Amino acid sequence: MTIRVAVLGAAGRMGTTTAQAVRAAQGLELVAELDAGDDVTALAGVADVAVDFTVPTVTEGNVHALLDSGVHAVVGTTGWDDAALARVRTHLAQTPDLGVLVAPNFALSAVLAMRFAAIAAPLFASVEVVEMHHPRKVDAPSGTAVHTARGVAQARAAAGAPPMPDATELDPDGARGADVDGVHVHALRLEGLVAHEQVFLSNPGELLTIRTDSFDRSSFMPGVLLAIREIGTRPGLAVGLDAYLDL
Ligand SMILES: NC(=O)C1=CN([C@@H]2O[C@H](COP(=O)(O)OP(=O)(O)OC[C@H]3O[C@@H](n4cnc5c(N)ncnc54)[C@H](OP(=O)(O)O)[C@@H]3O)[C@@H](O)[C@H]2O)C=CC1
Ligand SMILES: O=C(O)C1=N[C@H](C(=O)O)C[C@H](O)C1
Repeated sequence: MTIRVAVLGAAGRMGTTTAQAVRAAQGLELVAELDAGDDVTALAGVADVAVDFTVPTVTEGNVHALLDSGVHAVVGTTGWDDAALARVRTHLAQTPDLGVLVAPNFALSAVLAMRFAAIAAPLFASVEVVEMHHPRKVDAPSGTAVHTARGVAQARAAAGAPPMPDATELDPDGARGADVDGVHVHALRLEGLVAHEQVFLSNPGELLTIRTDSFDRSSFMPGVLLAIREIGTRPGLAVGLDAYLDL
């Protein structure tokens, strides 16, 4: 059966790439390309799945409108916090057949980097995350870096790992970066880059570096297409593409 797909944020960098990928994919039909100012509820009865690559300020509202319209939501837009996810979970209780996937990164290399970092985190004294992106990105730190740091913090807490050593007392300009659940995250914005992340894990005398690079937005498309194909069989809320990969 053909899956009818709508793209939100269709005029943007990811929306354009996603629309092209959907057009070229077997078993998918691109039925709508919406951007700022368009009415999401017009998708009721028109689309089975909508892919949201918009902006952090509007993505949650889009998801609620999609659920009200009977449309599954594959969300790549960043900016989601626990409270927003909880509101979506509550909404989904009224629409039990629908699925929402919020995935901070659809690239397989990034999904695996996040998983590897969580596995390694309890075994090292220090862990810090550095993300590097193109300078047109509006949010910092990246959604991927936040998700990575949370995964690291959860794994360390579950293993009873001690606090990381850090003697910093004086940092008036925030040189130590953002503190995400106790993990320091640093954001670089550099012309010519797309999306890159390094996780540094160290012990006395050793350093492990886990690195993921998206050189091109095509890197996100296999994950996006997988999510579109799977979401109809996975009702409820999932956070992170790894939930669909059975990792
Ligand atoms: N999960 C993943 O794998 C990835 C996630 N991302 C994330 O995806 C998001 C989009 O990134 P990117 O494509 O680079 O950003 P862009 O700024 O290129 O695209 C965003 C698009 O959304 C449009 N838009 C704004 N408001 C609405 C609205 N209410 N309804 C529909 N469309 C709207 C914008 O229009 P206008 O310009 O007129 O405001 C713009 O065309 C970001 O949050 C980014 O971090 C990016 C890459 C991979
Ligand atoms: O804005 C981007 O470009 C990206 N955004 C996502 C993020 O914030 O993690 C995913 C990827 O890093 C590209």
